[in-house]
Amino acid sequence: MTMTHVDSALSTGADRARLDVRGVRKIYQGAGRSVEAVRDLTFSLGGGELVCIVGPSGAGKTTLLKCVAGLLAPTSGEVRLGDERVVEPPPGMAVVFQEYGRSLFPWMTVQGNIDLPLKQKKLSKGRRAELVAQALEAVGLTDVADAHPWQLSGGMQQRVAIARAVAYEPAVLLMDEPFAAVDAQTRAELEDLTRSLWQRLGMTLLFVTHDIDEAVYLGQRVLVLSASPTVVMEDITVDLPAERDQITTRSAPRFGELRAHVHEQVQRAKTYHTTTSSDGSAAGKADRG
Ligand SMILES: Nc1ncnc2c1ncn2[C@@H]1O[C@H](COP(=O)(O)OP(=O)(O)OP(=O)(O)O)[C@@H](O)[C@H]1O
Repeated sequence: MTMTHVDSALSTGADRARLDVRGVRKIYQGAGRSVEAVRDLTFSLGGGELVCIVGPSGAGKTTLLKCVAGLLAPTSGEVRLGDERVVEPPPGMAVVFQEYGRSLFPWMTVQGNIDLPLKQKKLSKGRRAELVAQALEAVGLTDVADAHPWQLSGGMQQRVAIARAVAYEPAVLLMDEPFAAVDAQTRAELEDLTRSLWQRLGMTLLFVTHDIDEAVYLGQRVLVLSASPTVVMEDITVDLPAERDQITTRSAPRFGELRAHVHEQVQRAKTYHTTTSSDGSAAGKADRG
């Protein structure tokens, strides 16, 4: 009896964090010309899954993420979070962008920045203070709570952006090339921080990167996008152990195989062309040679 109750409570939580992208197409209309950035994207993330997206430059990764975040309306198709269609930024979602410098308010302290979305969520002062303190501790920035973002290094600023996202307790976290602008050492630290926060908090995580190693290291699955106009070319399961670390995981033979496979697919993606059939669905073929 109790078991059934617990099971159904768990499945409800996971269902609410399920993300479905169905037939998303995005055409940008400009003065006298239109650009079809995304042709036909369909994929799902189960509640609590960590999926990475890679693809050639200009494949429409940022466009896709903006559609998922409800910041951009798809031309056709839809994005669903749980049972709800996403038509504006949903309350259960948080986004971390690449440009940490621009995403934090310079006139607010570190804790002020993390607190801001919590105020909008109308949480009590006590609960907000608790969440801010927990998030700062999780990213190792308790000591700089009263500093301003411009007093911190790039890597620290990106930690603040991550703390702000996790303090919000999102059901879904979207990250768009979040570590592209930091040095290699900081990047490795932030990758591990992301995986440990994901394991601890259990949110659904969609992570866009152009770095194949990063995608394989972080993801449970890697989606490879074709060149624009974009479709999902391959959905690869990363069958590496859940406990990962920079040295052991990256030197495992299986990591090397997966990395080589994704690399090959990304190369193929550059010459993968889609043709639209009469029923509007997309079919793809890769150039030979
Ligand atoms: N606002 C816009 N108006 C018109 N075209 C756009 C706009 N934003 C993006 N595009 C075009 O849509 C395509 C996909 O762009 P997008 O930024 O989504 O790709 P991306 O995969 O994130 O690229 P990168 O890996 O280089 O960051 C590109 O051809 C781009 O020029």
